[in-house]
Amino acid sequence: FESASFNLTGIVCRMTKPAALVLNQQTAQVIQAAFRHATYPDISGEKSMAFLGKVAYGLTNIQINDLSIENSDVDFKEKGSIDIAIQNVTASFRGTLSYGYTGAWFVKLTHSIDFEIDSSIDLHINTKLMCAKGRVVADTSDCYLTFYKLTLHLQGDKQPGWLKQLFTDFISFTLKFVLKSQVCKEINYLAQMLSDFIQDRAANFLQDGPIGVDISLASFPVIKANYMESHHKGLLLYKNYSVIFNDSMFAPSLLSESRMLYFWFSDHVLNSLALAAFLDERLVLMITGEELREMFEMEDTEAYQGIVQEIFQGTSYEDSLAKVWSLTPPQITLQPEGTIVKSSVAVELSISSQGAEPTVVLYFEKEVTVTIQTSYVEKKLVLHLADSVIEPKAFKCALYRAGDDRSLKHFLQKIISVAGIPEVISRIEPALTSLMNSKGLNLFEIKNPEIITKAGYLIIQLDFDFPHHLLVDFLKKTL
Ligand SMILES: CCc1cc(Oc2ccnc(N(Cc3cccc(OC(F)(F)C(F)F)c3)C[C@@H](O)C(F)(F)F)n2)ccc1Cl
Repeated sequence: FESASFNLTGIVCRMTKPAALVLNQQTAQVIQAAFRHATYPDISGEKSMAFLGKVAYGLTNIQINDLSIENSDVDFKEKGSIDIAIQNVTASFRGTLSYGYTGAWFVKLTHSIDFEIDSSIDLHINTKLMCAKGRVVADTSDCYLTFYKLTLHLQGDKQPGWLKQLFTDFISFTLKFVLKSQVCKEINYLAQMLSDFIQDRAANFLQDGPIGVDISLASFPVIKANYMESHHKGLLLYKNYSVIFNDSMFAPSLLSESRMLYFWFSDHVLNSLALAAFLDERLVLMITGEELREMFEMEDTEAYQGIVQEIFQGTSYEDSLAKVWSLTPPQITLQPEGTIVKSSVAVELSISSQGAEPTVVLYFEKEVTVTIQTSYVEKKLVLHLADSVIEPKAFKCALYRAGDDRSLKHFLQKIISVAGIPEVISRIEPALTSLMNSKGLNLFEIKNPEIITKAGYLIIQLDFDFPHHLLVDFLKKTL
């Protein structure tokens, strides 16, 4: 990884202990899936017994029959592991036990009977978060089972006593080994699928068409006593553009530990997304004549009706159309007051009378700087305009009036701040909300999300209820 001084972290995700406890409610489901999905290979062997000569035996067609899990605990260890303890897994297995004497006279007497094995097990999985190819990898190799009970029940009751003995002191040893290796292998497989699933969902979450965010890891995941966190590059993925920044100012102290989930974003990330939106020609807005009428007829613009009539040269609104677009990529800076977006914007008003070619009657450019406060209420993104500054730039007008007409300038200033900017914001809000909902955000039970802006970065902190669909999706996909 890059040396500590040159860290490339654009996004940090922190999951605290309370979040792990909520996710832990699903551990039982995942462990049950592991036991059920594991395959139990046949066990065979032979043992020379006193007086009986060699006895061969085999446990075949071992299936899990019944399974229950009492509870599980999760704990973050400073040494860097997530210790999951699952108490009192009671599992019963069924299968066929066949055994025979291969005595001196080579007569193979073989019997096979159905058996059932009752077990009660404690499971410990000390998961480490590793990093491989820039992705979080869950290493669950430190996985062990403690058997509190392992009893064999044989079909019928006319079985030789020595068989029980053989099972107790030998077969059970092999069985424990097989169960441990199969269950832990299955858990490792599920852990890997779960972390792949999360990364893929996360990458998809931060992707829209050709625009994406590289969430590969910028450094190893960190596990402390009360949280675990991942550091992601957050670099822009857009065609062959690469936006590099190297002065990320993340520090663990920037995030607290009271909420379940934290996402820290450097303003570089927002800036590069704004650049991509500009390059992808998304920062263009058409305003129809009808919408213009509403904007022009707002109470504050009453006084300018004369000018409005002149601009529209008496044609009706329907035949007019305004086009608003960014001339340069918006510059986004994050401050405690909010998200400050500075962009030079062009506005072109055209009129087409009686189906003739539209003619541009008005064109002007403005340097617009807005301060936006963002919130997420009732599964909708809300952008609140806290402040706006409008600096005139170019100006062209087809009217006979000279361009320096004071009242026209004043009118434009007014119409932009009273109606223009709110109109643009009222289009961006639903667009972003529907983008996030298309990624399934509205399916998450998010509680009291807070979006906090500070100098140079943004923090989203929230609590959540477990998104059941996520686990069901995951298990359906995986098993
Ligand atoms: C969408 C959230 C997000 C995930 C990122 O990528 C990863 C990759 C691997 N693990 C994580 N973790 C964070 C996280 C938190 C909550 C949900 C989540 O998954 C998902 F909701 F996105 C997906 F399931 F849909 C991922 C976990 C990592 O922080 C930890 F905790 F393991 F260290 N994030 C990077 C940025 C962003 Cl904004």
